[in-house]
Amino acid sequence: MKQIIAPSILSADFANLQRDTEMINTSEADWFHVDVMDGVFVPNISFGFPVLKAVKKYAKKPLDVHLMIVNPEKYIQEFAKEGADIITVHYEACTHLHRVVQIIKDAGCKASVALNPHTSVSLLKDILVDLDMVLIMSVNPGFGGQQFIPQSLNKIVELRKLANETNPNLLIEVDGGVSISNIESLIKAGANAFVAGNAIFGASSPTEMIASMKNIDINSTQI
Ligand SMILES: O=C(CO)[C@H](O)[C@H](O)COP(=O)(O)O
Repeated sequence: MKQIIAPSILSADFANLQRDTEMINTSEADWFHVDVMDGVFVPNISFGFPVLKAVKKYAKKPLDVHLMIVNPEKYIQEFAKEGADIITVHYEACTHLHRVVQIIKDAGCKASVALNPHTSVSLLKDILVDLDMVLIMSVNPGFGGQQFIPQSLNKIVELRKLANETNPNLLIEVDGGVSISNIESLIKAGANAFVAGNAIFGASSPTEMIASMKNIDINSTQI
């Protein structure tokens, strides 16, 4: 299976959101990545239900909704109702993570958990079997355009090993500082889904950048 590419609409032009949504529709991208920030869990506020609803109206691909918010369980049903297909909550924001994961599944969405750069993947061992995806934050969450934290690579390797034991179909998504220069090493480490904001929306041709990321074949490159 080729890697999943999820352009982050946080880096889109909000004054031309319909245009950027159509760009993603016609590109080789697989999902829309939608970053919801509350100004409490992260030091930034992005957008909420009205923007999600607007994107859903035109999006022809699944919406991968990343909740960087406290008390995510309060809003999961509403996000599902407004069109989320995959919902990611943060390990660091959930006291009763197992319960929150069940709420996501009961709402009809794929369930995913994100780990901040300082959070060990080993903490997910007992819940991995219940998850569709784990999102490895490779920057501190809150802003697009930051530099990839190199230690994230070891976390991907460790998580893939752990997943092979209990949930071999687990998707491992990487978010933050992903670009055409590091995606190959991330695939080799075991990740198979990639969020990219700046690398795509800052490219001279976003569709060509998406195609380049999508079509990297690690078997045809020298190790
Ligand atoms: O979750 C995020 C920020 O918290 C963004 O999705 C992420 O940073 C993507 O942006 P970029 O590819 O420009 O780093």
